[in-house]
Amino acid sequence: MTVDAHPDTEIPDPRDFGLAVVAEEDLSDEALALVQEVRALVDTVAHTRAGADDLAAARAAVAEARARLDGPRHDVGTMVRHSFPDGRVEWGTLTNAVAGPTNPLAMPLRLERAEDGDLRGTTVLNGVYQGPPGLVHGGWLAAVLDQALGSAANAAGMPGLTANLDVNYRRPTPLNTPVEVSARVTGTERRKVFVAAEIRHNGEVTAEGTAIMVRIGLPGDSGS
Ligand SMILES: CCCCC/C=C\C/C=C\C/C=C\C/C=C\CCCC(=O)SCCNC(=O)CCNC(=O)[C@H](O)C(C)(C)COP(=O)(O)OP(=O)(O)OC[C@H]1O[C@@H](n2cnc3c(N)ncnc32)[C@H](O)[C@@H]1OP(=O)(O)O
Repeated sequence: MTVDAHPDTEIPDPRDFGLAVVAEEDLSDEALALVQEVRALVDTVAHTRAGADDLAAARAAVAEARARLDGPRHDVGTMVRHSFPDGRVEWGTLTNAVAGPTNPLAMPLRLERAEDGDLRGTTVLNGVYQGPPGLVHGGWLAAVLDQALGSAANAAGMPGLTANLDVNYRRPTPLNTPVEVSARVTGTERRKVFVAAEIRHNGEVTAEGTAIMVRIGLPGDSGS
């Protein structure tokens, strides 16, 4: 098994798969502010103890907002292009459940390459992601790890699909507080990309995962 972050084939371009692409810098401030407001709204709705009058008024206001937005939509599968100053580009799904910039359900998770080569980022999982009292649901932790693992392969120029995901929960992960996420490629073997990731709270690992990502073949590739 080799550890090689340099792909030996061209990086897949979503347009070659017939997918629409939007540039991250073209997402409007208004759209991003709305996403943030709705994210906060979901947490508020989940926890409110408001009375019937306020609940009814809020429902009407939300219904009106939804009707106002019920027009043209991005196609499912639309990708968002992130351009780096050095000319490198990366793609992600616009409404990705963990990192999609327009998805109010996404935490969101933003990962950047650190000096040691790992992807690192900080996120906060609010009460919407609750499992045991006050703690993050294990399924959502797996989702955060899966995203970080996929992003590590993607950032190394080897985007793929998760074939196998192995998660260990070491300590309870608290809600509503920053947690650090890190991920890296640990090896490659043919189309398989081996990746590892951790979630830490106050420097202590609360959950860790490894995965095998199988690289996406280019249209027309032999797949080897
Ligand atoms: C879709 C095209 C989009 C194009 C977009 C362009 C750019 C993309 C940019 C960014 C997007 C990327 C990342 C985003 C970040 C994170 C997202 C989170 C990740 C996910 O949320 S992702 C959803 C869940 N995921 C699935 O929905 C996969 C369902 N599944 C399959 O689609 C197939 O199952 C597949 C493709 C995995 C393999 O199928 P296949 O036919 O292509 O390949 P094959 O079976 O030949 O396996 C090849 C080698 O992998 C080994 N292998 C296979 N399976 C294994 C297993 N389970 N355990 C251990 N080893 C395994 C074999 O043993 C062989 O190994 P060997 O080389 O040694 O023989």
